[in-house]
Parts: sequence; C-alpha cells; structure tokens
Amino acid sequence: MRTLILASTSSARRALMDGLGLPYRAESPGVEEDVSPTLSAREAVQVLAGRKAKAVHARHPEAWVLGADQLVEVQGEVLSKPPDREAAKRQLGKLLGQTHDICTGVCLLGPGGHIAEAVEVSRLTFYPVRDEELERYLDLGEWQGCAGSYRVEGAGQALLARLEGDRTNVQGLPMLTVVRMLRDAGFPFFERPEPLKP
Ligand SMILES: Nc1nc2c(ncn2[C@H]2C[C@H](O)[C@@H](COP(=O)(O)OP(=O)(O)OP(=O)(O)O)O2)c(=O)[nH]1
Repeated sequence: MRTLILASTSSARRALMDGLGLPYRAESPGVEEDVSPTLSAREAVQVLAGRKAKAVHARHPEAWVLGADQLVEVQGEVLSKPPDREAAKRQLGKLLGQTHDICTGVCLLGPGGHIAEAVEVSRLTFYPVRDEELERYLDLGEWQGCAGSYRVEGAGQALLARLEGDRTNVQGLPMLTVVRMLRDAGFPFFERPEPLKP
C-alpha cells in the first residue's frame, strides 16, 4: 500500500483530500515561506509548493508527498493570508468590484525521483459592495487562514459575480490537476479497505 502525505496544515486542503477518498495523512511542512519579491505569484507558488513537498519527502523518502501553495494576484499586487481583520479589510477592498487571479502551485514527489509540478489559476470577479456589507462579511471571520480573505464555498460566494476555472483551486487544491497527477503516478482509486485480520 502506498503512503501518501499531504504536506500541509490547511484544513481546507484536508477537506478536499478527504473528499477524494484516497488513504493519506497530513504533515506540517515546517518551512519558511519567504521568496524573492521579484517572483510573480505563479513563480512563487511553484517554488513554495516544491519547498513544502521536498521538506516532507526528505523525512519520508519512500512516501508520495503532495505540497501546495496559494497566492492571490490583483492588478499586479500579490496577496497572501491576512494577519488580522484590518489587513483582511484592506485585501477585500482591493478585490471588490475587480477581477483577480488565485494561483495555486502543486508538487507531487514520489520514490525514485518522481516529480510532477503544476500551477493552476482561477479568475474571480467580485461585486462592488458597500462598506457596511463588507464589515458584516468580515465579522463572519471567513478571512482567517485564507489567501485573499474570503471563502468561496462559504458566505464569501455572495461576493462572487464570476468564476473562471477550477472552483476547488480557489479552496486550496486544484483537484482536477491533483487527480491527473495521482493517476499519472499510478495511484489506484476506489480500492476496498483491506479486510481486518482475524
Ligand atoms: N476554505 C477555503 N480556504 C481558502 C480559500 N481561499 C484560500 N484558502 C486557504 C487555503 C490555504 O489554506 C490558504 C492559502 O495559504 P497557503 O497556501 O500559504 O497555505 P497554508 O499556510 O494555509 O497551509 P500550508 O502551507 O499548506 O500548510 O488559504 C477559500 O475560498 N476557501
């Protein structure tokens, strides 16, 4: 039985992997997420996804390891997870009434030097909303732990006027791409659980 490790502390990513039904476990990558400011969002998420996967794979070289990283890009500015409510208000102020890209880098490492990498971009357009509505959304706390300060599968979908691309990519893992990577690596799906030994 293959060992698959999700190199992530993200509950959103775990929820997406849980839905897939493949046996896996999660482990914190424990890496610094600083990158050169000269990198674009697409370049940065690829570098960071690889860094996270490599850190966990170095601890478990016989396992398969999936790492991911996500950033928002709006009018040339790159946004990550807001540290507090005020930062989340500033982020959403940049996104409301605008179109932005959310970029997720993924990296699958396996035994024997297997590596697969991809960057998936979804394009979202938000409604312009009044300040009092923005304050009410911020009060829900969906901004916490989310690049861009919104949850597309939560109340945040009320901000969403248009979405182009993989919706799961917005939540943290581009599942169409993740499934392709896992199939290309020969992962079996829908396996029956091994019978309990008497
Ligand atoms: N549930 C949900 N989460 C979102 C949404 N948009 C962004 N996120 C989350 C997914 C990721 O946990 C986070 C992006 O930040 P990172 O890529 O740095 O990952 P994070 O530090 O959370 O975990 P990791 O680095 O994988 O341990 O934002 C959304 O619409 N819904």
